[in-house]
Amino acid sequence: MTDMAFNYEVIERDDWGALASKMSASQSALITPKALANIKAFNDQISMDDVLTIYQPLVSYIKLRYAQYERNFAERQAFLGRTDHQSPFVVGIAGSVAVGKSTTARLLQLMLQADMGEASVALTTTDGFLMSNEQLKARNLFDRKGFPESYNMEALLSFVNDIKDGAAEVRSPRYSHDISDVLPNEYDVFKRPKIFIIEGINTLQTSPNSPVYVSDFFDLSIYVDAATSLIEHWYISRFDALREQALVNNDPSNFFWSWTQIPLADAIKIAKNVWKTVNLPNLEQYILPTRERADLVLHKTVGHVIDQIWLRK
Ligand SMILES: Nc1ncnc2c1ncn2[C@@H]1O[C@H](COP(=O)(O)OP(=O)(O)OP(=O)(O)O)[C@@H](O)[C@H]1O
Ligand SMILES: CC(C)(CO)[C@@H](O)C(=O)NCCC(=O)O
Repeated sequence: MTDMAFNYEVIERDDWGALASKMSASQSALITPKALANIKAFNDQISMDDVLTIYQPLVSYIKLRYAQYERNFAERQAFLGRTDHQSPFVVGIAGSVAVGKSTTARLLQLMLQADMGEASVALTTTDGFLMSNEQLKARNLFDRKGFPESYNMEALLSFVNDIKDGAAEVRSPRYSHDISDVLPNEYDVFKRPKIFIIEGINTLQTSPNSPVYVSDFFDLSIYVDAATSLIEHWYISRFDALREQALVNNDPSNFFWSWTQIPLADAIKIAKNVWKTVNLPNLEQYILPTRERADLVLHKTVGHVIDQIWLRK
């Protein structure tokens, strides 16, 4: 038992993986050849062993929680004598910059879509609720990008409130890692999916001027966790890969283009400094302290391999 896992049941990888074989066909998550092909096309670094051992039982667990949610909703409607639409089942995913939140979220979306249909499972990130680089600079907050004060929390809270309100249509502002900024006047539009996944570093954080938290709107919350030294390594590897891609694409409008104009060693040195002065303090001061609020923790080790699942008791 890990010392830090207070109030959690810690399930080791092999025990979690063994759950898949014990499930009935209706409980188990469907992994079609098409879903596998989609996963590989999305990120060929993902280990298929993790897909089967970790993600298949995880998707089954989400399906189970969703079925409970549906029953609960129907009973409540019957009690109140109402026939409104069921609002989406909201899954929040939190964790450090570069720990793999968006990869996990996209994987869960692809696997749930294979089971429930494409339109049923939506995904968005809270990155779009960051203030634009221009707004951050005007407020002298550019070096605090990703910290709580760099987000428009009011807009994020209003967005999750609209989802839970069962709004016929909601939209979230888009963020581009290519330009490292919010895309002005660009939105993703969602029309009442059954499951809504929201990933972001701040999904389990409190909001300074609001009595409610974003996580009050979650039906299930997941924290992606790993040792800090590993996350730094993943951050630098991703930086290196994105710099390489900008070089190959020869695209000066790409945010990473400027890093191709200086020697690799110098670029890596700067990225390490951004990690040390921005993302690491953010992790230690504001993100990691929210871990214990999650219903489920995916604990990763070397190579993104998930070695433990922590389930809230
Ligand atoms: N399961 C995995 N297997 C292999 N590589 C992975 C896995 N998950 C994430 N990665 C890699 O780790 C890096 C960080 O992942 P990702 O971009 O998903 O992180 P993130 O937490 O969403 O980051 P940010 O908060 O900055 O958006 C990427 O290079 C990604 O390809
Ligand atoms: C957009 C966020 C805040 C979160 O995904 C992050 O990727 C980021 O840009 N952090 C700021 C420091 C940096 O450039 O890494």
